[in-house]
Amino acid sequence: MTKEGKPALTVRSLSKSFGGVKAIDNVSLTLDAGCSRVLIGPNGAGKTTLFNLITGEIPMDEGEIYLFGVDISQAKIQKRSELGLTRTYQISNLFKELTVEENLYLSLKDKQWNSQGDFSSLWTSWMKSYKRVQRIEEVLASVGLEGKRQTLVSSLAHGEQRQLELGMAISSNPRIIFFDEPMAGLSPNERVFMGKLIRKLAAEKIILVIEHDMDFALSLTDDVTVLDHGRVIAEGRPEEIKSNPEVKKIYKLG
Ligand SMILES: Nc1ncnc2c1ncn2[C@@H]1O[C@H](COP(=O)(O)OP(=O)(O)OP(=O)(O)O)[C@@H](O)[C@H]1O
Repeated sequence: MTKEGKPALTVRSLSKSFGGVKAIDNVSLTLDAGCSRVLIGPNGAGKTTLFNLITGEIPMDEGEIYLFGVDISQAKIQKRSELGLTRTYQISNLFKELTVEENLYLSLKDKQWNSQGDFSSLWTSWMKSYKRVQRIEEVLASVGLEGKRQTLVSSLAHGEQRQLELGMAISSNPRIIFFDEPMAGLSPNERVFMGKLIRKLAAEKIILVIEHDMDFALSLTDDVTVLDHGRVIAEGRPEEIKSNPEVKKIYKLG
């Protein structure tokens, strides 16, 4: 529960079809404050669709979604992010020909960015700019990219690009972060580093992670949800999930 006494996220009886395919079928899910969760399931199970529905990138057919007690079922993406929800993507959303700093700068949203020209607004604008630079430095340090401020994103290693994506996701100081396959395409060393970053974040924020690597997924949190064919087929602690007959069948576990 949050300070307000409400779960951080409540999803109730959510459904979404694409043509004849029921991608999400009557899914319910709760995320309490301080409790992160991992979402696993085979290809096409509906994991990314569930993320897209909660973040508001696609409209739901049926169901209800509450963020910190606020009904966001029909809310725009912007409203959901103002309430503290952010996400990373499977496919990179970085501007490769810009520097690390420029990418972060763009991710720090500020609607009052343009100054009106008088002294007080120039001062306000300067202060905002100063704070933004400070924030950029904090974020770079927290994702292990100190010293890379001026580097072009195209010159970063793949793992560093994923670290930057994580930095962009946390730059606005969100309360809930969704990670869509954060380990995809990383080398063994990069995986170790990313694992540490995500575990550290899980101690500070509420996180929901889609992950294909079963061992890593189950090492991340104590709460696991398994999706298959758009439905929740199992929910519980890692050891319960590993011994669940349906999960064992899907993952061909001995
Ligand atoms: N925009 C779309 N149009 C049509 N069908 C879609 C669309 N998005 C997803 N689907 C279908 O919905 C189902 C769930 O897809 P989704 O991408 O959510 O699964 P997933 O669990 O994230 O899979 P993966 O692990 O491969 O990323 C699949 O059958 C997929 O083909």
